[in-house]
Order: sequence, then C-alpha cells, then structure tokens
Amino acid sequence: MTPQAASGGAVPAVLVLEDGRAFHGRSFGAQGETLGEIVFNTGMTGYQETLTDPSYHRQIVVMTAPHIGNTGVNDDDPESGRIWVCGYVVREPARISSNWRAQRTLEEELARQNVVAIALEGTRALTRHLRDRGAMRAAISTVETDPERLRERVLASPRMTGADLAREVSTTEPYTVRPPAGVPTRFRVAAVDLGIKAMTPQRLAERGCEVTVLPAGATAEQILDLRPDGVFFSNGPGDPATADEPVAVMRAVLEAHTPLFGICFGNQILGRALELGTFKLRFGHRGVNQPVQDVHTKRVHITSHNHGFAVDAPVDGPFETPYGRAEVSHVDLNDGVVEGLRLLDRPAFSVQYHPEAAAGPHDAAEHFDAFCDLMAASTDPSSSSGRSAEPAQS
Ligand SMILES: NC(=O)CC[C@H](N)C(=O)O
Repeated sequence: MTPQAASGGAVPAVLVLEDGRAFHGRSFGAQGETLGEIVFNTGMTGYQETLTDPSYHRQIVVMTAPHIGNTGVNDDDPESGRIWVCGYVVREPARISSNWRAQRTLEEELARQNVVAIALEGTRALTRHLRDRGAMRAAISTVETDPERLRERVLASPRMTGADLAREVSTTEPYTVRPPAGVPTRFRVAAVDLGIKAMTPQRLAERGCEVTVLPAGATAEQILDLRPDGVFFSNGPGDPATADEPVAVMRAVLEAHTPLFGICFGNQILGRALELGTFKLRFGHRGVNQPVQDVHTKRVHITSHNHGFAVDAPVDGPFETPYGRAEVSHVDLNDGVVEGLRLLDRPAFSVQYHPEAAAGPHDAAEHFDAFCDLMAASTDPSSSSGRSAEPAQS
C-alpha cells in the first residue's frame, strides 16, 4: 500500500463505507488505498489546521464546505509536523491557490505527504448518511475499485472504539516552548503530549508560561520532579476508555494539588480520573461553530471542536468525586453534550473544545487566562483561592 503522487488527469477513486454505501469520484492528492474511521468536519476555514491536528490520526475526514484548497498550503499554519488525517474527502478541490502566504497547492501537499484523497460530488449525501448512521469505518482506493472487495478490507480493519493511539502521535523527546521576546516568564508548565496542537503551548507561552512538552508515556514522578506550577493534558486521538496510563498520571497530579488544565482528550481523561464514564457520540463534533454555554454565566461561546467521544456526567449541579466536589462547567447547546469539567475543591478544570482556536474563533481564549490565574493563586501563599477552579470570568 504505497501511495504515489497523482500524475494529473482524472484517475478514478472509490470511497466505500462499512455499511456498503459506495461513492465514486476522482483521485486527489496521492493515489493508493487507505482505511480509517470516516467523520465529517463542518469548518468553512482552517483545512490546514484540520489536516495536521494529531487528533485526526486514523480518520478519513470529509469536508462539508464545498470548495477546499483556495488558499493553498504554507509552512506557518500546521498544528504539527505532518498531516495526520489518513484520508481526505472534498467536493471540489480549488483549481488554483490564491493567497500571498501560499507556498504549495493543497493537492501537491497531499501528494507530497502520501495522503490518499478523493473528490466527489456527493459530500452532502455522504454527510447526511454519516449524521444518520454515525461515524464508521471506510476506505478510499484508486487500486481496488470494486466496492464489494474493498468493503471486505474495511470490515477487517480496526474500529476507533477501543483504539489507544496517543503514543503513536506524541513527541518522543521532551521540548520546551518559551515566552516570546518581551514577555516575562511567570509560570512553568508541564504539558503531557497526547497529540498536542502547536498552538496550545504557544497560547500559554504568550501568557508568560515556559512550557515543557513531555511524551505521552511520561510518568507522574517525571512530571512532578519538574516542580511545575501547573500541568496541562492535551487533546489527542483514540478512545478515552483506553487511556488508563494518562488517567493514573492525572490522578497523581490531582493528589499533589498541582493546578491542572485539560483540553479535549484531556477533558475526557479528567472525567475518567473523577470516575465518570465516557461514550462514543454518533457522529461527533468537528468544526468551528459549535455553541457552548457556561452553566453559571449562561454566556455562549462559539467554539472549535474535534471530538468523537464525550464524558458522561450529571449536568444538574455539583457531584462528589474522589477529589472533592466537581461540576459540569459547559454544555453544547446543539445536543447537551458535556463540554467542560471543574473541580470545586482542587485547582483543576478542563474543556472538551479548543480554546487554542486553530482553526476557529477565539471566544474561549479566557481558559488559558483562567489556568494562569489558578497557577498564580497556588504559587502565592497569601492567597486562599488557589484551591478550586473558580468559574472563568466571562
Ligand atoms: N481532539 C481530541 O482530543 C479528541 C479526543 C478523542 N480522541 C475524541 O475523539 O473524542
């Protein structure tokens, strides 16, 4: 299965879903064959950030926006060192790139990174199908164009439920992101990389955090030996039900009363550390316009999402956990899904969405400030407010 760069012209490609539905289109990017979980993303912008978000590892992403690639690809916007989606489905690839920052076309980039993609007319029908039937396994191929034979390979491929993928995308060596010139260092943060997006340490560094990014397998001792002012747990691919190791590490951080902040996978891991369950959503949230409400202020943020699983928690008020009381802090207004957790007796909180906003609106940037406030309160011995994650002021 070695994809080769498309040589131009319309090479036929086929997309087959595990339930047998097939779509015919033309090859775009690399030729070859790919298998993964097919999901749709409703973002009108930010295809480069989507492609390079490690949380999309082993997923085939369908873009609902009909015209993708208009601004080409540059070396500044990627959220990691490579494209992680394992397949890409668009209605119509842009024929030219038009942007002063563009360095390559999207098609060139997909080919260069061996990403198999397909352009097909029925992305709306495909999305409606996934909305009704749910995310499922699929394949795109230019090699095996007989849908029935390709489907057999889909049915033999692994499911996302039960997949433990963070180590496959995490850094192998620690590295440090420092505040930019002119911004004094206020806090030292240890960030556990379960699939971290580049913009996250960046957003912390802008606020005066020196961020040491650690591999997914970092132990609690390794993390706490750094004597960090706060510990961050990143987004990442896979099923949170398999994340026993990060859950154990997070419990040690909670025991140590070290300020803690989690995003997306990090929110699900906090849920599990609090002994809550997680479950798979039918089709998930992927896009940049999800309305999320703060349960206290009732204020709504329009936010960026990429999750296929969610935490199962009571939304009607505080509940007891092994670390004292906790509460659901945010819910999604489209479907009521839990979008944030906050501990009331420890300095810890998390959100299921993406305040780093890459791509997406910046409404939720205040969560980075709230994490800094928690670290400030817990490093200042005269303050008593460092003991819980107070609601962010919004
Ligand atoms: N972006 C993320 O961290 C996603 C978390 C998890 N893999 C999910 O799909 O729900």
